[in-house]
Amino acid sequence: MTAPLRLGTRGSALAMAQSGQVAEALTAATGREVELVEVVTAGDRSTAPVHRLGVGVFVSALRDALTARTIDFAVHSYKDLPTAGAPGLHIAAVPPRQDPRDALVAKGGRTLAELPPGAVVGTGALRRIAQLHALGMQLEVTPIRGNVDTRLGRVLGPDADLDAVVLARAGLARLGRTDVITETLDPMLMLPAPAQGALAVECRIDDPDLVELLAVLDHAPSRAAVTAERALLATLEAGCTAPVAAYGELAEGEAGEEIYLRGAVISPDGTRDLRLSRTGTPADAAEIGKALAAELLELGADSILGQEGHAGPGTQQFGSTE
Ligand SMILES: NCc1[nH]cc(CCC(=O)O)c1CC(=O)O
Repeated sequence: MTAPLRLGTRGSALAMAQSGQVAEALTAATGREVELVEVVTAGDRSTAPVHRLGVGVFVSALRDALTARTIDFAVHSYKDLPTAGAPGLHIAAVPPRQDPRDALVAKGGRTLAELPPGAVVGTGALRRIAQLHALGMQLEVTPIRGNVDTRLGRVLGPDADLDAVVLARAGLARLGRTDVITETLDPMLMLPAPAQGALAVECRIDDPDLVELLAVLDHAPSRAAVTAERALLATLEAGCTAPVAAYGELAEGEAGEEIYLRGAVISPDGTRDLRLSRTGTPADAAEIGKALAAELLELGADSILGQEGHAGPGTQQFGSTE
């Protein structure tokens, strides 16, 4: 009898849900049993702003466990992965991506357009803060952190103190909580984070049998989209806490399958808002992302990214929770 594969996971409801879903898919496809092994990360232990903890706080303990061979593979929210790869480790699969858009959960069933001037909206991500300010609606954006239930409680709970929160639709979908969404935000208004809604299934390179086994979970279109978005992020030399958004969509074009990549760099106060797009073939996904980043840099994206910590009036200084 073969021993069950050990899948390392954070203990949050979201991490457990997505790890459980990957475990089930793997067992269904291969017949191999999977056992969940909980790993506590620095990001779970601390309530400090994520930018103080550093990039990859939710990831490094899982990667350490992989390297130490106490687990066989790990499932990460792809958008939380630093753009630099980890030595000896390999992303063996990108499963079919969830809807990457952001979602609004507002009191009284309101949509974004229905929020009055001065409405208090909670989100910790600079990318979301910047795009909310860019709408020019006089929204008051306030930092929040914590798991999905904590964030929802700030709007829906008995002690609700916010008019709305913005969070990833994918997270709510994985927890079966899309019922609370009052608007799924159009990417024209709120371009998602690079790789939002996608998972990364990671294992050791020196485990070739597992690399091959996990490949059944890979979804080529999702991988292409994420590759383009992450190449843009890496070329901007921005991390997962920067005010950078990217969204690659695959569609059937005149010359076959095409990827349409949109990218944005927005100052935290919303006054500078660079948005561009580019089209190409999925095989060139990384090049499309790099080229789009180069165009954004030519327009001054680096000066926006450089002033990230010096947010303008109406914007508190804190890190993102992308
Ligand atoms: N660290 C935040 C984070 N990382 C992954 C998700 C869930 C969505 C996804 O998989 O992209 C979330 C929550 C959120 O942004 O609201």
